[in-house]
Amino acid sequence: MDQSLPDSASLSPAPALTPMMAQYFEIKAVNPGYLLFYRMGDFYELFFEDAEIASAALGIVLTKRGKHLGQDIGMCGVPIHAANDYLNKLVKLGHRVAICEQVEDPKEAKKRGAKSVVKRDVVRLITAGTLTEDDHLDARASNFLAALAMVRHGETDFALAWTDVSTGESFTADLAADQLQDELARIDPAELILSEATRLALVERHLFAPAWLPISHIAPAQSFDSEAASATLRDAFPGGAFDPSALSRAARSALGAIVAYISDSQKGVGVALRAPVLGATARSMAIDQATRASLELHQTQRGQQRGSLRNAIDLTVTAPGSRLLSARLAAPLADAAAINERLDAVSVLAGDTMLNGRLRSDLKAVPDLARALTRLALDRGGPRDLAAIGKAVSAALALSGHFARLDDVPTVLARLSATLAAAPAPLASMLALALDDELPLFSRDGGFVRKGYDQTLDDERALASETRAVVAALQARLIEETDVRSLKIRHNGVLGYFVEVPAAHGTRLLEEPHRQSFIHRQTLANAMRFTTTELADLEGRIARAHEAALDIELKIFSSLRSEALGRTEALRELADALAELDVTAALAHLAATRNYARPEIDTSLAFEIKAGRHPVVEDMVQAEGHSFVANDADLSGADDIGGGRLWLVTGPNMGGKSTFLRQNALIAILAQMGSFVPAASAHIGVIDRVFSRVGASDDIAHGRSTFMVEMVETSAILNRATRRSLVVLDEIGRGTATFDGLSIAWAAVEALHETTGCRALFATHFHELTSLAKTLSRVSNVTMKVREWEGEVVFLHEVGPGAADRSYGIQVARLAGLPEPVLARARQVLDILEQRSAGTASSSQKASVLDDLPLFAHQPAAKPAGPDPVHAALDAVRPDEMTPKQAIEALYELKKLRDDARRS
Ligand SMILES: Nc1ncnc2c1ncn2[C@@H]1O[C@H](COP(=O)(O)OP(=O)(O)OP(=O)(O)O)[C@@H](O)[C@H]1O
Repeated sequence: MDQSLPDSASLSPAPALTPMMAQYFEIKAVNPGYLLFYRMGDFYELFFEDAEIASAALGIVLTKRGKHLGQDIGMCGVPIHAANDYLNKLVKLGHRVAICEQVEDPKEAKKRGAKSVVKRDVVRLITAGTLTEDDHLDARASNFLAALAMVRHGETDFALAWTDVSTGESFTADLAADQLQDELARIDPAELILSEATRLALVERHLFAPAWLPISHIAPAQSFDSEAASATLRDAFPGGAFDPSALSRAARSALGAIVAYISDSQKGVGVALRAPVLGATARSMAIDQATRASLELHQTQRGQQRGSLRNAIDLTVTAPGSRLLSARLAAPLADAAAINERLDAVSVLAGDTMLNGRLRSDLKAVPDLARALTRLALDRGGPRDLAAIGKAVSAALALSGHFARLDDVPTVLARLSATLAAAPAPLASMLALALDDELPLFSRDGGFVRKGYDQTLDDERALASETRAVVAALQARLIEETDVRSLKIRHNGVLGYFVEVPAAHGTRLLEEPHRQSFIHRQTLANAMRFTTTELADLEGRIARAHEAALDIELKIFSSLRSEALGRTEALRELADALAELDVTAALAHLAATRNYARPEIDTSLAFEIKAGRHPVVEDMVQAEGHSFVANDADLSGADDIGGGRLWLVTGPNMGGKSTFLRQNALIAILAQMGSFVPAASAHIGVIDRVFSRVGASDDIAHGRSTFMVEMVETSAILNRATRRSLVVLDEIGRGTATFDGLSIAWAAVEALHETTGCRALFATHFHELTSLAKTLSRVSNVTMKVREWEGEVVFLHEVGPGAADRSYGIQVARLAGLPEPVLARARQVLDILEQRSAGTASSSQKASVLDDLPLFAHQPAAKPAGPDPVHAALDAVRPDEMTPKQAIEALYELKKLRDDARRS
């Protein structure tokens, strides 16, 4: 406990600052924007506004501790042992926390005078982007910290750098202004740092996305200085791991800012980053933010994991594997050769289910090597992290043995197997020898070195346990001497070792001859506690033996840690290989168990899917006991005919248009991330960008109507799609007056066909558009088939050639439960409108529509569904059990209910 703390009396009243408050303010001033966790004994205390914020956020009591400038000082605290949970909660809520520890022994402070304050300092800043502990992180998700830099006169305007501090992975990308939002949506950082100047410039150019606001942190301009960054980066990546001059000025500035931010937050411990992957986005298939959302790649539009593509295809068995799968899904490849390399590996494992089963079952036991290694590098790791490294290495060696049975090993698997086989076996043996089976979380707790590993340690431990035997002997002797049979020698944190006797015998020890040797310490309700000189002596010996043993253990820990860190690069490569093997094996398992086919990927403009299925809807439809109807799509084109084909998809509401559109975009993404696809076959010429607008929604929060959102997104597509792109558009133009909407949709189809020449699917309820197939050579009409049966519509979910002549909106409205009078009236209006547009309505019919329309509002409302109260009451009547009086009353009650029902 911090002895030097002033008590509340010395804090109040406060004409001048107490030394402690002065220290608090000093530390608080250099850490603006952080909640200060101020260490006091076994608690972290928060004061003033910090206390108010934390108590509200954590639901803990806000108390007072003295006064400052006449005002109460608000205070709340969290106990050290539970601090992690509270920190986690605060960081998740977007708060930033500075951990301020006592950095000297309180005894030292006392030497400077009774009133002096223990030295304290901030040892770590905890923010959403700099977390490393397992309890703060989602094991199956990356946690990125990103920095955005802008150079005004550079070759590129903007650059992003991002890193997962928990694994050390880092990346940079030079970007044009219009790529920023999409790229940040892809990376999905937990925290984004930028300078105030950059923020203002972005806001001015309407480039600052509202979603960035809660994750943004404004860093001082000098941390983005690209000149200073060179030196910072050379320090952060020593040994020529990478050359900062390979980066553009903006990228250097962004990465420099990240390194500066991390090293500030870790307070000089180091940054432990891997050499960055440069230009990380250039080689991948571009998927913009709206497409990502509309295709529900990582989460559904409602923000849930269930129902997303990732959720449907993630069969990985390790957390790093799951993170890699997610990264691949976020950035599929755009290079046919690289995609085929991945597919070759998946194909071999999918074809050898026995081998794949073994790999997957062995992989299950592989720990999160990358995160364990980073914690050790940041001096935050414990014995379990060391054990994780040993376990991962041994598992890798065992896994590499499985490949021996393959005759023809594809490139990716050969590379993985070589990396696994090169895992540092001696390190694993050393760790296995040194570390016990049951391990504490922290090295400071001791007891993690295996017996037999170090002779001196064993000797000290023997001494410690021997003293335990001595304690037992002493207890026996004291019982003899005092004749108190129930005398016990016990231990607790406050008194240390003490003698305890039942209260009834206590007085005996306070009297001669015992009072000479027994020193009274405590009286409890049922017991009395004493110490003896001999016991105090023994206590010292035990403590020293423990201390000596712990000392040796800590030395062993530190040397094992150095051994492991000495192999950082090899271990990181190993971690990558294990994650990649998990992803490959998971995709192979997916292919084998869900009837997926290997796509044929080349550089043509092909897009031919046979019997394609929607990976998520298929699962849902099957779960409901139905079967999913597979559909073909052929958008294949060629340069000499002007590009790819465009299918105009018409059909009834609920007919399956959106599903069909989405499934084709998803098949393209799956194929290019290196996965097999839900289809009988697929031939795809590499796609550079996928655009999907299916089911636009309001963006009222940002002041944009449905129609405005739709137009902004459509214009992005028309401006950015290339001949290599795949465009999937649903019901463009539906959010405005019919003729405006139709004209816009018409012009968009023409532009996609004539100017862009991309492969496209275009679903519409404007049946007039289908006439475009006559004039535009690469446009074809397809429709979702339906069958009408006894006035009901049956959806077949089958795509066939041709155009729908109607939308069956009214039938769908009936399915949705629209009241029958409204449906009847709608049918009547539809008839007249259809006759009118066909020119067959008589003038009297037209007039009658107009005359009748106001009546629409007076149509009687349908009776609310639900039990009739009169019937319900009648059902409740039990005539055999009623007295005559009760029967009369029931009769009146029934009549009353009938009258009430008539009135309503
Ligand atoms: N190929 C299919 N096989 C089986 N069921 C399907 C298929 N396609 C769609 N469905 C079912 O039909 C439902 C409606 O599909 P979808 O939303 O794609 O229709 P839609 O034509 O786009 O409708 P709307 O025009 O009203 O938006 C799906 O939720 C699914 O249950």
